[in-house]
Amino acid sequence: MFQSKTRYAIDPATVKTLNTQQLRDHFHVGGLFAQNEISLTYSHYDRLILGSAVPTDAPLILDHVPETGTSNILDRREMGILNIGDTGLVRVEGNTYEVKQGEVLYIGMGAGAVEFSGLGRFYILSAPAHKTHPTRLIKLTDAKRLELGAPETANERVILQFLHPDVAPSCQLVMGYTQFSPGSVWNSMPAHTHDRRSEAYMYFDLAPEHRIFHFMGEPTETRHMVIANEEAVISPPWSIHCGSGTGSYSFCWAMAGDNVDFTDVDVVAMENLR
Ligand SMILES: O=C[C@H](O)[C@@H](O)CC(=O)C(=O)O
Ligand SMILES: [Zn+2]
Repeated sequence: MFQSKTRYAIDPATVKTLNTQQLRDHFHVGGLFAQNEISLTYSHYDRLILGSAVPTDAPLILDHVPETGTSNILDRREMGILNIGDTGLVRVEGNTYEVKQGEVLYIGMGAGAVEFSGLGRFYILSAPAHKTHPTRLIKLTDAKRLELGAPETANERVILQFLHPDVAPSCQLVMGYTQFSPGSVWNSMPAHTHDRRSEAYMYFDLAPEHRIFHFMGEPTETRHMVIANEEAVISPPWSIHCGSGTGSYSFCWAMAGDNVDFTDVDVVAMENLR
């Protein structure tokens, strides 16, 4: 089964006026990782697509997506796929890649249909592209590690960068995931914005009874959404994006926009948050 939906971009002045459900309708992405289904959300923020593919008995094929207006989704786009399940297979351009848990497959523009099979639970990201970078499986040992935070501030974590200029070049997509030390629950605090790039977070490895309090909004107009395991949030470029869990978790982050400089962030001073 295939399903896709569109999320439009709205401005910060409108976001201030939304109630909880309206905020979720715009920025929370649930229903991911349904069995035997490819589910995509096409966001108008930097035209970032996020979604999932969970094959069961038969392979799932990702090919034409009405929202892109091209015959194949990758005609003018690139893709990053993170497997959060057991070992799965991705077949593209006649090659089959064995993608283990925690590995990322980059697929370059123009690669054509993508076939998912095996035991993978695939998280899919895609952004518009202007040239073809080689399709490549990026293993955990290839990722760049960035250790941040401290136990005293409950934010000791390692940021693993997979689609990053120093690891695997891409046109727009910058992507990886963050894992925490035991007892640390705060991501991306102190908070930041990057008005030049949009971002999406997908929270995983969270026990079913636990929740993430994800914070968004302009720094002086913050809002929160309560997020369960394997759910995602779209972060507009002008918004902070940080969160705290009632239990341990990991999250995949991905950005698209004007540059691929991970360090190009505007940190928000704590005293300016409201
Ligand atoms: O712009 C960078 C993104 O928000 C994330 O990479 C932040 C993150 O993974 C973290 O602080 O844990
Ligand atoms: Zn960010």
